[in-house]
Amino acid sequence: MSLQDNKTGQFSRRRLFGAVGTGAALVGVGAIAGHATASGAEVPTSDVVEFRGDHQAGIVTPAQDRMHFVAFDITTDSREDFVALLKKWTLMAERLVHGEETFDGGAVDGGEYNVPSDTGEALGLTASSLTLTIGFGPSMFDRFDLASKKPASLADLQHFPADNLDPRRSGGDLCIQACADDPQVAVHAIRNLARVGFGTVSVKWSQLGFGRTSSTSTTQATPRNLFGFKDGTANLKAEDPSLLDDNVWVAADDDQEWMAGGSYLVARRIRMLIESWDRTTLKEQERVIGRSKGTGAPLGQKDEFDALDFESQGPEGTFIDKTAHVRLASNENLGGVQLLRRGYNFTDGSDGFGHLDAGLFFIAYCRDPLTQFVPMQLALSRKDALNEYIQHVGSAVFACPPGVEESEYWGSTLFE
Ligand SMILES: C=CC1=C(C)c2cc3[nH]c(cc4nc(cc5[nH]c(cc1n2)c(C)c5CCC(=O)O)C(CCC(=O)O)=C4C)c(C)c3C=C
Ligand SMILES: [Fe+2]
Repeated sequence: MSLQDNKTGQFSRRRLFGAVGTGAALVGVGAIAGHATASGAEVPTSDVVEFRGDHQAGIVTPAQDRMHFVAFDITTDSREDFVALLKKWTLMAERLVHGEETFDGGAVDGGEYNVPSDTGEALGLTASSLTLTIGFGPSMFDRFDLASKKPASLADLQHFPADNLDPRRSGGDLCIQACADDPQVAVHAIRNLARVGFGTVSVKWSQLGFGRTSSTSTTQATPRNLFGFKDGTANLKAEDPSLLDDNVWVAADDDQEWMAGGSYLVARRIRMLIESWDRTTLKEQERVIGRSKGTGAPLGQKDEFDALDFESQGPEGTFIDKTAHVRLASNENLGGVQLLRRGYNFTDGSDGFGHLDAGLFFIAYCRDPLTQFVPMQLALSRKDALNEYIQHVGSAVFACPPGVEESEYWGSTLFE
């Protein structure tokens, strides 16, 4: 599926814009330019990212500005109940990404003596490029007779040097990543999916993110992370499908056939020691990263997208330090290993000691975490100059099944 195929028209929640049918009926309607609101205001076009396709949206589709990520534990022993929830979630997700309420009737039209079937805080908001992406954790395969379907690549991540993981922010039987250009749209989606999951799943942990920390398309400007550096310059991009086939999408003969067209999601909550960083000189900050803070260019080069040169000598040795982050994470250092980064900044107030609880919610998608994320993180955790300023405090890995075709549901290639 091309980027273009993922973008359809502007849809808005029924309450505001009048009668709109079910999600299924909306598929393929295409761009409806300049939809008018009840108040007569024009709303922007093309903020629907199509839900169905070969791959799940929210992986190589352009990274939105906001994220709400949730990990669930399964609380039922009934495979039937769990599959019923996946089917219900799929219908809801398709409606939500089209800017509709979760169910017909929704927040206020379901009868005053009934509990509303939508919580209502997204009434009047547009689809906002919402994407919803599901993933299954290693522990899910201990249930429902799924052991033989567990991919070899889906194992709990090993302990890395200097990890300080909080079990309350790690793992999970399954996850949903919601990304949107409006935070309320992302939160509304997760809230309603969690609400209908009551009795079948329960929230284990969740994370809000603001400000994407990578680009997944060459059409996007490179954003900055909370250390003030451009982040995502050398990321894999949607415009290079052969690199995505090599590094992001699982192939049919990789391991488990049900994962063909899917990908593995690695999530790491990385605390950034903002106060220490903010007392560090610009020269040291640039040495640590290996790029110029202003332009994003590799040290020793002029422009952001100039190639990294690890050999050229500056006045104090190689321009790019031997322990610089970009040197250690580069595919040249790792025998060609690459992955797709899709993380977000976070700030969760302060930690009780006067420090911001802030950082990077790192999300990577890859074809095999064991041969891509693990060697990369091992190289970084052993030597990266950045380690003085960061700490990994949460960790999880999930298998994201392929996209859903018509009449399929999230995970149907696994459960059918
Ligand atoms: C295991 C993978 C990675 C983790 C964890 C990680 C954390 C992390 N990164 C930054 C800031 C930057 N990273 C940059 C580049 C970069 N980072 C990774 C991987 C991880 N980063 C890769 C593969 C790359 C690209 C390397 C290359 O080939 O050039 C950059 C430079 C800009 C860019 O190319 O994106 C910055 C800045 C922080 C702050 C952080 C943890 C908090
Ligand atoms: Fe990085």
